Amino acid sequence: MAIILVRAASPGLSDAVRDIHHGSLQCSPSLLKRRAPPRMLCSLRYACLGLGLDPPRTSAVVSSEQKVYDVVLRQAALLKRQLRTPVIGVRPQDMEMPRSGLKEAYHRCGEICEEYAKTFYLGTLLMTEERRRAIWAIYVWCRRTDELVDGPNANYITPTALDRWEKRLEDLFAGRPYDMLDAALSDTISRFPIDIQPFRDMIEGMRSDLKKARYKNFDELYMYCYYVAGTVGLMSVPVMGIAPESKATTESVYSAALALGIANQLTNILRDVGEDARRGRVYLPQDELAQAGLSDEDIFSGVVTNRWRKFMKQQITRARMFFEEAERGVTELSQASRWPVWASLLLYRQILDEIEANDYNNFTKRAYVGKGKKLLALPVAYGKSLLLPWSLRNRQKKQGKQDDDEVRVDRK
Ligand SMILES: CC(C)=CCC/C(C)=C/CC/C(C)=C/CC/C(C)=C/[C@@H]1[C@@H](COP(=O)(O)OP(=O)(O)O)[C@]1(C)CC/C=C(\C)CC/C=C(\C)CCC=C(C)C
Ligand SMILES: [Mn+2]
Repeated sequence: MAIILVRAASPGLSDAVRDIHHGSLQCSPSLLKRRAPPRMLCSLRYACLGLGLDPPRTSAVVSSEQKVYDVVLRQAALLKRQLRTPVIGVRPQDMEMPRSGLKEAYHRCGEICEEYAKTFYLGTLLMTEERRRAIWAIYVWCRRTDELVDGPNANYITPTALDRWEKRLEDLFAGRPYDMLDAALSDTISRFPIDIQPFRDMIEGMRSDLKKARYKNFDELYMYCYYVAGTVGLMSVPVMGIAPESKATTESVYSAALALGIANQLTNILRDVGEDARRGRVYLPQDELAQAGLSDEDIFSGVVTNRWRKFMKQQITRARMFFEEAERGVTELSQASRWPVWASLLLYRQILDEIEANDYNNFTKRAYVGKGKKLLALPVAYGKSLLLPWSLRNRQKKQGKQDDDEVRVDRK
């Protein structure tokens, strides 16, 4: 069944699936999941949803997913290399900021983080001090970047202003921070093997926000989600650290981090449909809207119909698939980093439940996770953070199980 759906939804994909299974398309979805390289997973799931949507084009043009996966591979290679060799770059002592100033700078980053994202801030308190401060510094840079296009001065932001922001980014990576908040990030990148690429890509996402208000298909939307949110995952992994006992590949952890960013952004988009529409923006794939018999006008008029409910159910299912993909990766992070990540995953995912609870009225009702549920997520996240890395839990039984699957496949 899954294979038929894969074939129908993406011819390019089914070729790849065939390669994976040595020329045979007769294999179970669970086997596919385990054999497919991480870059295939979202597409496979996407395809297996059986939404009857236009396929992401994988053969003629390089898909967004493939482009982003190339970034993942580069980041993972960098992390592996830099963990083995000392980081060559700016050392704290070479920076223009005095050490006492740095302490204050990090403190301010913590305050901003607490002000904008309280629950997440609470989650970071369990991390080691160095990691927590680094995550705050990254958070603040991301928040400021977003504020450029979404904040009170957004109307005055031009591509040139974003070019200047990028120049500032390059300067802080070279140890020449412009202000105290940049100095905190400058210090962070001197302590952790963080690459500039995801930061540049986030600015690129903001650039695209200035000029683009529609997305033809999921491929285009995926790229946007990578730029503005997947990048956060890639920036964070070198700070969060991978558990020393983890047997997962660095690439798979990065892929999970990317998936979490994408899942969060898709959720953001689904929550904010009405709000975005009032700003003339529709972040939903146009081809999927059309296939559902919907248009921009339906979104602007904001009436919840059965068509809309059906469409939203599909979109929510897809966002949940990305959350699911992220889950395994969280268990591979270093123990103290897992709690805040679990907390943010559980909280964000609950927004999808709230959209359902609002009977899919995301035009005029904001899906909101109440204080009680937010507080409850913290101990649940803590409990999950104590679990062994997934790669260890399944290690011993893996070989035997794989053999079982082979037998099942052969019998089909
Ligand atoms: C292996 C594994 C799973 C590792 C974890 C990797 C990890 C920490 C991933 C984090 C993913 C994450 C929190 C992504 C942020 C997604 C997001 C909400 C992006 C928003 C973009 C713009 O959207 P929009 O303008 O439509 O939305 P608003 O209306 O403005 O809300 C952002 C606002 C971009 C800016 C992002 C931030 C300010 C968040 C940055 C967060 C961190 C650096 C901390 C990440 C760490 C944890 C523990 C979650
Ligand atoms: Mn924003």
